[in-house]
Amino acid sequence: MSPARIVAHEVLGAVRDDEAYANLLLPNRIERSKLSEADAALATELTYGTLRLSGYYDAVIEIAANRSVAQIDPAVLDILRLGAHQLLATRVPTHAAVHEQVVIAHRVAPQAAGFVNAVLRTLSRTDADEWKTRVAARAKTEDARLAAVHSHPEWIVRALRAALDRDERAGELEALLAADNVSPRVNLAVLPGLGDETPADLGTPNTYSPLGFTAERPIALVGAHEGRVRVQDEGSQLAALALTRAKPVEPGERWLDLCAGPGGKTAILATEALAGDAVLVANELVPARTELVRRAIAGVPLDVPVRTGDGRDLEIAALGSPDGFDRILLDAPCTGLGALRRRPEARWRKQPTDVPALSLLQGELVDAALRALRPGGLLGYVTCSPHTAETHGTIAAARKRWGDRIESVDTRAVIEAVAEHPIDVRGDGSTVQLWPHAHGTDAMFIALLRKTS
Ligand SMILES: C[S@@+](CC[C@H](N)C(=O)[O-])C[C@H]1O[C@@H](n2cnc3c(N)ncnc32)[C@H](O)[C@@H]1O
Repeated sequence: MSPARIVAHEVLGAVRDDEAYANLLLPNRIERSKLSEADAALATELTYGTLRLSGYYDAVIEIAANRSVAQIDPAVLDILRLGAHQLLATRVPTHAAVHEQVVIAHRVAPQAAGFVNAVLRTLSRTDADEWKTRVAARAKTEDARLAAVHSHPEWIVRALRAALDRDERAGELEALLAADNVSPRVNLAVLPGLGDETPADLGTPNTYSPLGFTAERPIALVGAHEGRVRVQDEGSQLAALALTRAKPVEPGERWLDLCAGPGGKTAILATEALAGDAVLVANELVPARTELVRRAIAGVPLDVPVRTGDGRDLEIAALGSPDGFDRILLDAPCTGLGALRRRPEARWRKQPTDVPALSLLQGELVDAALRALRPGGLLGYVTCSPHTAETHGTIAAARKRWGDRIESVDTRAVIEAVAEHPIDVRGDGSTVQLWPHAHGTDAMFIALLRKTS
């Protein structure tokens, strides 16, 4: 019995039935089952790969089983999906993939073991390219084809297409969808000013972020550098630096991180505030996440009050800034459609109906942030979603409400100045959209706004 496959199957079940997050549950199960390093790697590949590609595997299974997946018991379907992943996307030998999944079927659904054996054998008789062709042939529209072959819900395909079109990147949709299906390398940031190490001293520097790098043993490095080195996407680093480096910092400036949890960007703001003699306050709605913010900045020798509360009900006097803040980061709650490669089950859990409620919340948070800014102050509006309702839509609506009391800052020029190498950013420059397939980052959206009066 393969312990890695059992762990993967259990995690798939918990993701399905208990709304568990694979990236939180899997490490815990790996530890509890005392998996070897090799088995841990296999369990991770099987869990993440199967979750990401389950839409595609379901199409393959429907053809191979000649029945709708809705007619297959969910626990059995997970066994088949795990088998499909091994057969179509890994180097696991065919006999081992089929045999091990049948063993799991005997354990969790003995009545279905023959069915699992038959479906996986059928599946194994056709190669991966031919399966792609067969699945594509079933689709009635281009969006349905892209959704099936690249394993994304169709509404997300449409949203990403619209976002790419808006960013002058029509024609890049397949590349983006494919990038969402690849596990990102663990990316690190070294907090500036806390030690002498540079990214080049510690690993391979990122292309754009002056703080970012990759390394052979990233987690060991994080442990060895006591808070100075963290795991952080390069796009998130750029988003934080866009606000702190948009113009020189005047000593005594007051900064606010409005939606700070879990605190990755707060840590960068804190070190930049320390270097520029600015003051930083952080706010987060969810108490448990407030605690994560406190932990994230524990290694930075700056006193950063962290408030728990709704960012829409700010009392700026109570936050120590009766005249308002000079810079506010609004890293807004969003659908996260820009980080799908990182959260394997997220694409299946999000619903198109989530978008209107989030854009409403984003608009209310933008208004609260603008009210809390002093005239001349800067707002950095950031999402890890490229959905146009959450990006350009939110900004355009704020412009309507605020008229000439706000103006755009040339965000592209700021990002170009921050980036270590030339960066291909499209659009009119007032906003920046990063992309996994083009920049190797999450699809972060960044808009800098100045409050004029
Ligand atoms: C995208 S995350 C921020 C990520 C963070 N900046 C970082 O880099 O680690 C958005 C955060 O906003 C919080 N949030 C949601 N609604 C909020 C509200 N009304 N006021 C303040 N924070 C809120 C969420 O709990 C979440 O922690």
